[in-house]
Amino acid sequence: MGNLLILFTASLCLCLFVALLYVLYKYWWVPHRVQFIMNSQGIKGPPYEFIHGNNKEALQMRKEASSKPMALTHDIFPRVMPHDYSCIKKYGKNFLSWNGVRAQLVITDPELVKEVLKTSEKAFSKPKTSYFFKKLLGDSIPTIKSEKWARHRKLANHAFHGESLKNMIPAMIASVGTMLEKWKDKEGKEMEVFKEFRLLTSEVISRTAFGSSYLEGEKIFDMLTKLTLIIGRNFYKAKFPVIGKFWKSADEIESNKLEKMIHDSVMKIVKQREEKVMTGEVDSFGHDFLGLLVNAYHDPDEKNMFLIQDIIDECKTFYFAGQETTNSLLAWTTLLLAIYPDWQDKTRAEVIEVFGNQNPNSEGIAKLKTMTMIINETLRLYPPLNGVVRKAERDIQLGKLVLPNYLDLNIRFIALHHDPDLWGDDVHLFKPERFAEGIAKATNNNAAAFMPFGLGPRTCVGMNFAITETKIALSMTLQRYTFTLSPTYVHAPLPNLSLKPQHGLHCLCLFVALLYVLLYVLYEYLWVPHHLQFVMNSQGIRGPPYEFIHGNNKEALQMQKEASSKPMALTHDIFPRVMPHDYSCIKQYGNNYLSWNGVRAQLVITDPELVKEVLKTSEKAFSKPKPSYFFKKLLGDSIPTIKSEKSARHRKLANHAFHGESLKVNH
Ligand code: HEM
Repeated sequence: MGNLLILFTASLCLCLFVALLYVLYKYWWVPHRVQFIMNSQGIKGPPYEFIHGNNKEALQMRKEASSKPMALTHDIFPRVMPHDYSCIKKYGKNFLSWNGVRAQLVITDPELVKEVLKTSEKAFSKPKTSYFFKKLLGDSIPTIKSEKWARHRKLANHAFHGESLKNMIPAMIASVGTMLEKWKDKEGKEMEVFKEFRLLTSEVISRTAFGSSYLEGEKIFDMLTKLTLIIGRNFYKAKFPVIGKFWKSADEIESNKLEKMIHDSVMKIVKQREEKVMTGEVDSFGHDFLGLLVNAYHDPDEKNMFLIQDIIDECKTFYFAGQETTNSLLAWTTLLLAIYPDWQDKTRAEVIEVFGNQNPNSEGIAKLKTMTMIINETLRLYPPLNGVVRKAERDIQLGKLVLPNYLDLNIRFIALHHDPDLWGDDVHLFKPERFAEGIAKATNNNAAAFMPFGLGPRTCVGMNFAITETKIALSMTLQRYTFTLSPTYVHAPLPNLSLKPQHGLHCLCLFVALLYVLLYVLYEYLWVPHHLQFVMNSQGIRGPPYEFIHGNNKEALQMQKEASSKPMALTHDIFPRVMPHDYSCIKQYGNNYLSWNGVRAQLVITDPELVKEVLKTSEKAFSKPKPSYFFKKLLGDSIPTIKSEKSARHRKLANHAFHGESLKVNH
């Protein structure tokens, strides 16, 4: 048992030591190496801070920027990403930044952006999804790679393009119709359009992709929204690797719960679809996105078959991606039309010209030129996604740079969309006319200047869907209403971010404290006893071997129990019965031997010469040991336990009380 404990503790100690080395390697050596490699190629940036990277600084800047009210300007980059904005000003278009321990080459040079996004994913792939994003998207199109991605992407392309998209138009019109019907009660009143469009976009994706109403997917949307809030809160939080495996934050626990609940809710919708076929209510799984997924689940060809988890993850992703992004586009477009009534009038005139008072149709949607310009300018100024991330898969060349494979590549659309070098001095003005002759002309054929839906093979699969939905919603709304800006309008500050201390530092302190305790225990309970044992043994003093923590206590207790359990003859030979362990040790090891009361080494002395020497020598050499916990309770600091001058004083008093005249008087 003792050996097992030693082995266990030694292994634990070794593991902790390896973990410490790993942490130092990952959190100190690698970041400094990457920093050195990039700096030596002329890429500078704010210095790496242990564990936090630049997160604390970025969070603080964001908090400050978003706490101030904002004038009605479209120059939003310094407000939305103040840290990146100030780094570009200080270090240039491409700089090295740190999200915790993750090195990020932030790229806003259009040539490098194109090279990254258009190169095969074997060179610049999607990075591993962070803990919370994984809960949101699982293994779905935005996160998977290679052959699996190609298969899933093919299915999604089929569901959201061409004829399938055309077939979705009636459902989109019906959803907008429902929203406008409700607006009738609110005519003339002020309305929060972002909220209204949240319901609309949820309803549209539910109906078109999943053949259900918003109400059926309501729980899923609520849970996805909660997850996105958690992601926002944790965006700048560093995660400590070793401790993080064993200790979960409240947000991690909550996100696990949400993930499970979303899984169950989506599963229910999938099962309902399957049951309709099983019961003969319908004869196929359907041709919408969910139908194609369920079909793929039942595909007899293993190569094409989707697993149930694939379906769940794709559904989650499309519920999320199909709603949040288009919601943002619709809300910003409406706001801009309210700010610029001339453009609103022009767009309305176009809608009336194309559709009259009729509902939109696919041919007409393609003819809405002014509306397309408005949407593009909105996407330029207010891209629903600020950027995308890739990862250098290996040490690789990018332009003139050689990138180490630890590097994430952050491409900030928002910086490119607001770059005066690409758009001119009027970059921050709302000027839809830029797009009058199409995107290629507006961007001077520079694809990286405008890419709200991404670039290269990973471009947004829902782009046409989102644009069609936006055009239908705007057309039907403009046919009926005029938007004006609320007089109380100010740009709402971003949700306040709390500056909680980073978990990483707590974890490191905890880790160091644990290591310290472990080393202390090993020293006190392993090293010291064995060293003492060696010292005494080498002088001929033997004794029962020390057992980790217990010493000889278990053995001594056992012997005492056995001895006292037997009836005793009327003999005065009580030593073997009263102290059987000591008795047997003397027999085995001689008059003086080494014994262990737990971790306390005890030289048991029965050699009369040594006994005299110990007891007669000044207490400066052989003093009373510290009383044990329970003896301390019994005796406190009294004559048997105190020493030196205090002991002398107390003893004098007691002597006086129990000797000489006092003793006689008491008689
Ligand atoms: C205005 C609306 C939207 C914007 C601005 C937008 C933006 C983007 C961007 C920038 C990407 C590229 C990500 C990357 O390169 O890593 C992307 C990918 C994606 N989007 Fe959208 N999106 C929108 C609407 C939608 C909708 C409505 C859907 C679903 C119906 C959708 C589904 C996806 C999916 C599945 C991907 C991953 C594509 C892949 O990795 O192959 N998006 N989106």
